[in-house]
Amino acid sequence: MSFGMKRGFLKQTQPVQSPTPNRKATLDTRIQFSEACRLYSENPYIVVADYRSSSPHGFLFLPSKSDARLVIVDSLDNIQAISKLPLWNDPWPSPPESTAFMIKDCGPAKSLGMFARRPIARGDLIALERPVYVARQALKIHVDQRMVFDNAALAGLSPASQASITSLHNCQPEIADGHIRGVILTNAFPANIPDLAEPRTALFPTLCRANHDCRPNAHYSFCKDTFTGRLVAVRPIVAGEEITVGYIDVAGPRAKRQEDLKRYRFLCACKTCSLPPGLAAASDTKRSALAAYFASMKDAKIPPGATLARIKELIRWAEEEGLVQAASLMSLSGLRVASREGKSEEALRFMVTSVNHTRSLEGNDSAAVHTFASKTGLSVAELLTALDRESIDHKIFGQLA
Ligand SMILES: C[S@@+](CC[C@H](N)C(=O)[O-])C[C@H]1O[C@@H](n2cnc3c(N)ncnc32)[C@H](O)[C@@H]1O
Repeated sequence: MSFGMKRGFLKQTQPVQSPTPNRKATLDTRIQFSEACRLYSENPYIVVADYRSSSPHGFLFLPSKSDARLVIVDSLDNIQAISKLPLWNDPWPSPPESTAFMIKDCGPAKSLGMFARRPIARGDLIALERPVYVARQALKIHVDQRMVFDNAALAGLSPASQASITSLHNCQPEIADGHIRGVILTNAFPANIPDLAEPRTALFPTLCRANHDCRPNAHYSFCKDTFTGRLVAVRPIVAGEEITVGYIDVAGPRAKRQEDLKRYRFLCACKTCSLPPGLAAASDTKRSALAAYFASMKDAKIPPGATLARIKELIRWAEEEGLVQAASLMSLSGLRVASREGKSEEALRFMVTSVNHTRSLEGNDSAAVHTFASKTGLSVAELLTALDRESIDHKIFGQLA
């Protein structure tokens, strides 16, 4: 069997019937059942783990080679949709071997972390990596069954891929017999695929080493076209600086952030969380105002009563707090309100701010930046220079309107 299997890697095989198809099966019986249900995937690198909510057990489709690199845990119909993505025709991306970062120990509190080896510019891609494990977040399955199922699915991976997962940090070591569940709870990043409604999570051997900061200097996103996680610098990072991401919604006051971080079992002591009382209160005021604005946006619509003056203030606050994603959303709000009010000069200003934020989040090499460049008739390098100047050049940016 070769990797030449282009589309629909899943064989149209009938699931093997359980010798004991009993919903009340014991844990041991369930393991035996999983073992009995091993089928084969035609893609030599992918373990497909189909969990049907209507069945008490999952089915594993194991690849024909011993170097399986990715487990997809999902329902059969979703797996079939994923299997139709054209990306499987391309060679498997190499693990990130970057001159930009290194993984090193950063003390007993944080354990390992990712650090810049050299200065990294805003919008630069720091790392791109294909996950080892992708799963639908909500499977209608009891937590014990889920653990058994995840363990059985991961056992189908190559030893190297298994080791890349089991060596990840586990912040919940009390889950003794379910190490993998602790690893997933500690490390899972979102891996949303726009065509499939439900959220998904992914484990990455390298990206999962990035620690949290409430003013993160990098942005993680999942690219469904390449089925890879991307880490992009949202502002310039100096050599030796730790590269961090936001695990939670960081546009909120400290107490809320600390509450949301509890599931990762650490008390955040980043610079923002360690501000002296006066500055901490000012930071909380700005972040609470941003959170309130987002909470009152329904279906990405402008909250009632939003004014350009307030939007500009919130963009300034988001930028002061280093919250690029929040600033980006606010710029889009500004663009909509200015357009609605027929204020074309203001709209253009918001658009340039928004393009600049998009470039910081998605990367200088992203599809969005290429699209902006082609619309303006500039090369990507020329567009980035124009954006760096932050001057509103009508000849350039007017084309985007
Ligand atoms: C995704 S892992 C990050 C990499 C991890 N430090 C390692 O050694 O592999 C998440 C875990 O790292 C630790 N961590 C992440 N950010 C932290 C921070 N700002 N302060 C303390 N611990 C942190 C927590 O134990 C958390 O559960």
